[in-house]
Amino acid sequence: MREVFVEAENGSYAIKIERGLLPRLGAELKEMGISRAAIVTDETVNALYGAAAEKSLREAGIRAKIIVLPAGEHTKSQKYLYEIYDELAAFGVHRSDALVALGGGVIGDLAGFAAATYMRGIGFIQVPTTLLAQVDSSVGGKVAINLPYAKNIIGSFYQPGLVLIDTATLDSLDARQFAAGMAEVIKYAAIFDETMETMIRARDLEAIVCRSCEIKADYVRRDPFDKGCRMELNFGHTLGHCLEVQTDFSVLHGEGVAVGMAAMAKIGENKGITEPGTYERLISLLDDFGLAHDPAIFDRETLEKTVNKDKKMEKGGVRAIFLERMGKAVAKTLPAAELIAGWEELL
Ligand SMILES: NC(=O)c1ccc[n+]([C@@H]2O[C@H](COP(=O)([O-])OP(=O)(O)OC[C@H]3O[C@@H](n4cnc5c(N)ncnc54)[C@H](O)[C@@H]3O)[C@@H](O)[C@H]2O)c1
Ligand SMILES: O=C(O)C(=O)C[C@@H](O)[C@H](O)[C@H](O)COP(=O)(O)O
Ligand SMILES: [Zn+2]
Repeated sequence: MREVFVEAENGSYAIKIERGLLPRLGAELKEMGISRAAIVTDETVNALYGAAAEKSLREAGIRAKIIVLPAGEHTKSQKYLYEIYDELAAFGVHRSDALVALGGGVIGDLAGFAAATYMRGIGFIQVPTTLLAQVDSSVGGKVAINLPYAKNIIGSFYQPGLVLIDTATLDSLDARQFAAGMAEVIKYAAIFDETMETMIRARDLEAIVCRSCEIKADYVRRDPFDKGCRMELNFGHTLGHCLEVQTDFSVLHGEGVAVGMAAMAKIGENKGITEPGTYERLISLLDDFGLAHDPAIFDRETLEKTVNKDKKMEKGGVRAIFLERMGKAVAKTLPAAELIAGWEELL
């Protein structure tokens, strides 16, 4: 088993990574002193792994209940948040009990926000089953729901007590979801560690998941509340979130991030911030996974609205994440209009 530790001022915990780890979930929770747990999952993941997760808890003597929600980004909403609260109340959950998020980033973000707010905080365990969730969303404690016009706009920072990653769950992931997860992996190569390119090209999944968790853990340790360097993890997201909203979430999060990263790399080169050649290197990686990156896809009006609602907005403009070169991010504050003008130059 590989283990990565997250040591942050708002919570420290282990990320345990191993193929075939899911059946150990119950034993891990028992060791943590948990005797009652509600599993939140979606319909697709429930059909694949719900029974195994529930069995593992019951075999460890933990009272378990499974809450099954529809799959997809629209579930990260007020409606399903309140459905979780009602189910937790009916199951008699208390602060010493736990909520287990079994699924992708949608379930992790939603269930995490429910765990952060129910009784002002109950136990929270992440069991991510998509590549995106294993390399990014299950780590770091950003939990949230969306409004139809803004991503992650209602949320909190709430670290899990444990992240349990069974890489065998990736076997059932379809090619589109796999590619969307790879977008966040390519992000780590772009902002922090260009040497990841080798493991990405080789599709060495265990290495990819482990290195991604190490990088994310390091950012979270240095800046748990997203006030400084952690914003680099948002590379490509200002524009990516625009595309998700613009398409009513039919473009996946990772797909949006891919287009956003490519656009920011090109805008950066045009502005003299980014070393020439970086854009070509980045899109060659995106192309390897069939990730689209045509900047013409953005709708100007939605772009203006979403850039102005970005959580990185501050005095003087939006804190925009550029690349200095492959493997190194740099943040620059610029007026929203300047960022949009930079995008227009790409058309
Ligand atoms: N909190 C964070 O730090 C953070 C980081 C990145 C992304 N996110 C959020 O994560 C969300 C995207 O997460 P996602 O890409 O995992 O999407 P998702 O949770 O919607 O999962 C994608 C699809 O894959 C299915 N699925 C899940 N596991 C599967 C498996 N093992 N086999 C087959 N199908 C499976 C799901 O049912 C779903 O239909 C977005 O809302 C994004 O904003 C959060
Ligand atoms: O953990 C972070 O910090 C990130 O920014 C990771 C992103 O990949 C992720 O999509 C996150 O949910 C974005 O958060 P937001 O603050 O831009 O809503
Ligand atoms: Zn993201």
